[in-house]
Amino acid sequence: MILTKTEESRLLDSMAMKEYGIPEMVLMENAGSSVVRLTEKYVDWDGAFTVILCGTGNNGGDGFVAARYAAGRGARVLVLLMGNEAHMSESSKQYRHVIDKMGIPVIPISRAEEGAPYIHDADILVDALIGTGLSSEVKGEKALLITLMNEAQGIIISVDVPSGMLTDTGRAAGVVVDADYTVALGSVKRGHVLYPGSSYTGTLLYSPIGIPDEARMDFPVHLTEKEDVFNILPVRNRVSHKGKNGFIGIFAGSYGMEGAALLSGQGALYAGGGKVAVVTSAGAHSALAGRIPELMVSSLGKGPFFTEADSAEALEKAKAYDVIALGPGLGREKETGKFVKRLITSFDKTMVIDADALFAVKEEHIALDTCPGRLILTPHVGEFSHLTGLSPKEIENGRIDEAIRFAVENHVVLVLKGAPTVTAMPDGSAYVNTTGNPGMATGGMGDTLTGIIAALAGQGMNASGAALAGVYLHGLAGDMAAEKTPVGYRAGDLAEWIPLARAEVMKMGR
Ligand SMILES: NC(=O)C1=CN([C@@H]2O[C@H](COP(=O)(O)OP(=O)(O)OC[C@H]3O[C@@H](n4cnc5c(N)ncnc54)[C@H](O)[C@@H]3O)[C@@H](O)[C@H]2O)[C@@H](O)CC1
Ligand SMILES: [K+]
Repeated sequence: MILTKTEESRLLDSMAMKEYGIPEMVLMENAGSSVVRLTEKYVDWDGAFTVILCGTGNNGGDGFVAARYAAGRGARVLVLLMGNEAHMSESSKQYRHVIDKMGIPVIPISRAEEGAPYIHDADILVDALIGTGLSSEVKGEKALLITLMNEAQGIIISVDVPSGMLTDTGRAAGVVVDADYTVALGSVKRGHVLYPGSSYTGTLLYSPIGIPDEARMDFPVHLTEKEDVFNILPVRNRVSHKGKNGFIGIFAGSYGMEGAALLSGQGALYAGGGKVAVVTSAGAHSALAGRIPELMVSSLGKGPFFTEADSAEALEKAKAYDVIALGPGLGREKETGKFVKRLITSFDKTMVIDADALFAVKEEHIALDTCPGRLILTPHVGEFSHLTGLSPKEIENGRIDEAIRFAVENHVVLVLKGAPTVTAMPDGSAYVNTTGNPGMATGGMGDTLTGIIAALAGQGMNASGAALAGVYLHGLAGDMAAEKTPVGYRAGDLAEWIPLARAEVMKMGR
């Protein structure tokens, strides 16, 4: 499913009208009706005292249509209209006329206080004040109206976007409606899934409002859905053997940081890697060997961490691997950085670069775009900040665009971890992931993800597919783990849920 910026959602609407010839009133009819239809599963409209707050833009027009459908479901409907009615579009005016004819009361208000008693008593509040037409910070009476809604007890359903939310970033333009449900119209907007917009949005529902899917073909940013992952996950046939599912080499761990290597190894095993080998430094070997029977563990060199001198042997070993993962627990010694540089600039298959290897990418000035392999980088915000020189705040303000920019400039797949994780491709497209939960904000989760992505690449998925599917499965496994224990499950616990997450996705094929 596409994820749009404000200008893209406007483009989509105008394409629907101009190129496909769908009249604005038809879109508005579909929009307003779907607000009621899609929430029916969660909200009992029958008999509910429903206050619909309309602005004078087309968002308000959707509200007039919703009023009619809510009344049709047995709701006792009242519309509060704020703003200069002369500014309403012809479509909005027409639909206002319809509800007038139906006898649904419409009370024009200029001050929030006039609406207060109704808002206070409402069972359901439909927020149709401001949609994608938000122009500046919300102040004055409209801000007060929003505050009244947020303080009231009724269920809040926002039409298209919670009024006051910036659709591109999910941030509040001053005051914002704190919705229980939001029905996204025509497309899901970036702000619906970015933080803090996802919390203003509440439960996100989506209506295509009759705009044909063909019109959505060329938009670059997507929300990862189960179906996307199902479509690309390899199906294992009956005659499969371990040699067909990838030989994964994980270069990880150093003395004192052995756990990271084990967690990556576990991630790769549970994600179905055919053979998984952990290659670590001599100093870490004894702590790793034999810990997980399915994991082959070997070491390079003699020291506590990898040095440049170990790189020739590493590359020799790597010839046997279909995919390598590099980084977890390596440490940040200068010498280790040189080792990392040798590997990244020489290995010519798929490579997942994480953690301390990302640090080395910057410190050793590795020119990613000239490397022979297909590179997948998996930084969290701190690591991405170090890589790019952008501040964490700058990254959070433009997580999707910054991820895309980096992927395109460096010809890599970039997995920018966080809430939400963004997987950006070298062709300028990106997938935003919404599986996962705050219980995953613990040490070792990233190491597991690295192993998962490497294992999926080993099973024949291309770099982009392995990354976006790995991120989705990792989050889904976390969600499954969190069902019993919302906080306190470990990366190793999550790993055990990966096969079940994969099975959950594959159920789509039944
Ligand atoms: N053809 C279309 O463009 C369609 C649009 N639709 C709806 O129309 C919406 C977009 O409509 P519009 O572009 O008319 O704009 P909106 O209705 O989203 O917003 C404009 C209204 O909000 C007020 N407003 C904007 N910024 C404000 C601020 N900072 N403080 C206080 N008031 C503010 C304006 O005065 C105006 O009344 C979408 O979100 C969607 O709900 C749907 O009806 C489907 C079709
Ligand atoms: K709204």
